[in-house]
Amino acid sequence: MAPTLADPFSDSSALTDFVINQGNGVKGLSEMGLRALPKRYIQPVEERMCMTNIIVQEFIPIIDMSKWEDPKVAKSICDAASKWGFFQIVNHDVPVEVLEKVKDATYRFFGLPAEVKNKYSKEHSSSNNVRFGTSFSPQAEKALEWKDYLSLFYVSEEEASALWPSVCREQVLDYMKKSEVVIKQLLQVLMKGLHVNEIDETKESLLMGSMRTNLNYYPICPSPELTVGVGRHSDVSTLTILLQDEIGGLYVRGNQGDNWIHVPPIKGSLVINVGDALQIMSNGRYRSVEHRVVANGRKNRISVPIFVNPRPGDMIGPLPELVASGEKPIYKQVLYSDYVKHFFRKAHDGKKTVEFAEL
Ligand SMILES: O=C(O)CCC(=O)C(=O)O
Ligand SMILES: [Fe+2]
Repeated sequence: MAPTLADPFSDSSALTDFVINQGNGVKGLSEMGLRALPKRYIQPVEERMCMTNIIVQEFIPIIDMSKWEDPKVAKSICDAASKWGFFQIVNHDVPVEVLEKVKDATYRFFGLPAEVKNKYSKEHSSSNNVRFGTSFSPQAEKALEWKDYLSLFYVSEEEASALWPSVCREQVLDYMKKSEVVIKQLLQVLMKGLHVNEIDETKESLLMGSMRTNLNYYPICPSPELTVGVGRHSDVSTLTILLQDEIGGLYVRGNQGDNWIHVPPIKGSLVINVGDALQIMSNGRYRSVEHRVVANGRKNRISVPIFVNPRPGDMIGPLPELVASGEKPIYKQVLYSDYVKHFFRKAHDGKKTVEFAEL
């Protein structure tokens, strides 16, 4: 049968070829003006966001970082990390121009022709540290996610100069560099909340020894209610620092049952969330909480998370200080790179990755 505009990709290999092999991504699909969502993006009903499950009375805390050393502020950070796993920060030290510039850079990168972006794909990239892709793990997923991304693992300025796309390199480096101050403040407060009062070099490296920045692009979707931007998952990081634009669409699992809380965009703010590595290292005191992004039928959306991680070669487990104080460990020691591999081997599946480290 001849392809139609309703579904020119009824043949799944034609879709894979266009979206993945040629580097058009979902942005390419979106810009074709498709009237129907290709089948491969149709999520099972239970993975779609059901609007009746959104709670509007609750919201994640908004924390003013200008007085981060004030014990009341410190307590609100630790409480938020335990109760919600998510909060937003305002009055942090990352200049608003730095945030605006990294958003502009994200649009510049995704505005490049497919064949240019495709130089950074898994097939063509000269390094695993630079990766342009689409969805989450297309080889492992039954249904795809409506998102394209560029993922940049930081090794050194020299490597970034040699390998990162020039349209966004400086802006991403600056965003990472300027975020370091607030990352250290947050980790200091969170460690103090566990009675770990000193972050020496070894501990600093364990908590924030590697960083990855993703540029996420969620283009306009023909049937947003049938698919997802990002499926339910928790991050594998220690902490994630997320810059989102003004569109909205990020939801966090609330404390009761299948309830979801919207994370409203606040200009100049950053969203902070606890990742699995910190849940494990804090022996469950701080929680990595499931979150998801809906697809949008009217607007393109971008976000720029920095994943603050242990180094791939680190062993992670409940911190020795917690175990020494008599606490019973609920997680074992695991090699961080094994943990991350386990995460990427499967489709997004809520909080299942953490079972890998359970005792
Ligand atoms: O785009 C967002 O708001 C969140 C993205 C996200 O959860 C992730 O990249 O891990
Ligand atoms: Fe996430």
